[in-house]
Order: sequence, then structure tokens, then C-alpha cells
Amino acid sequence: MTDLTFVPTADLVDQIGADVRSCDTQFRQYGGNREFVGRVTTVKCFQDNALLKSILSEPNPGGVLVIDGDASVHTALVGDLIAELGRSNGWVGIVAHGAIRDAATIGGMAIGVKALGTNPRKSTKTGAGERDIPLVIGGETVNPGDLLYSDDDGIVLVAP
Ligand SMILES: O=C([O-])CC(=O)C(=O)O
Repeated sequence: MTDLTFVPTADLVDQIGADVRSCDTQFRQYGGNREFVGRVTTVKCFQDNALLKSILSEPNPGGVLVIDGDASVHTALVGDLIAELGRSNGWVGIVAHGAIRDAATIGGMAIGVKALGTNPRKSTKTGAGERDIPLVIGGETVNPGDLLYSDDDGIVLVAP
């Protein structure tokens, strides 16, 4: 069983040293939980959120969904309903390389949510996209199954 005990990202950097995978992307904190650790599931989708919604409908205690939205902040990939869906299925975090909406509500929810920004504009719902593929975010590869540690300092990825 993987150890999902939270460790501050700065401590991980000190322990791991030069080879640490620390994302350069300056994500903003939106979730009620500002510190979280979990097992990564990945999805890549552009301004369309049907696929990520179906993934967050799957029970996954301790899961973190990393969404590569190609840095678009034109539409929201996640809102309060989708974040609550994930939370209720045991997901501990959502990291969106894209935008979210309903930020005020999400700030009161017991889940970690990081994103580039916000936009109230809705995403399309065609289901386009790919899941369970390696992503590159903030100069680092994000592999499905990695452990993702997130706090106010950043995001660090560790192989399981
Ligand atoms: O349905 C959407 O596109 C996103 C949303 O508003 C929500 O999750 O509440």
C-alpha cells in the first residue's frame, strides 16, 4: 500500500535533491485543502470537460486528477459540481493546467484544487480527449501512478 502521508514540498526537494520533479508552473490555490498528496490519474482535454467529469465519477480514494488543458483559460474545465463529484468519490485533489469556475464555492470544499485561473465560460461536453497518458506540465513529466504532493510552495512528483 502506498504511503499517502503528506510531506511539505520543500522537504521533498531537500530529501530528493537535484533530480526532484518540481513543476515550474505557478498554479493558484482554489480548493479548501491547500495541502494534499495523492496518486495521479491523467487526462488531456482542450476546452471540453465531459471526459474529466466521467473520470471524477469513478470512486478513487486518494486520487489526484491532473488535467492538461493546454493552458487555456478561455473556458472552465471544473466547477463546483464537478469538484464535489470528485470529492464525494474520494479524490483528494484536482490540478488543472487550465481554468476553473465557482472559485468561491470551491474554496469552501474539502478537496485540493489548483488551476491557472478562472473563467465563468463553460467548456464543451463532447468527451474529446485522452486519459492515462504521460503529461508534461511546468517542465516536468507527470506519469499516471506518480505520487503528487501539493502545497503553497508548489507541486512535486515522486515515482511510486
Ligand atoms: O458543468 C460544467 O461545465 C462545470 C460546472 O459548472 C460545474 O462543475 O459546476
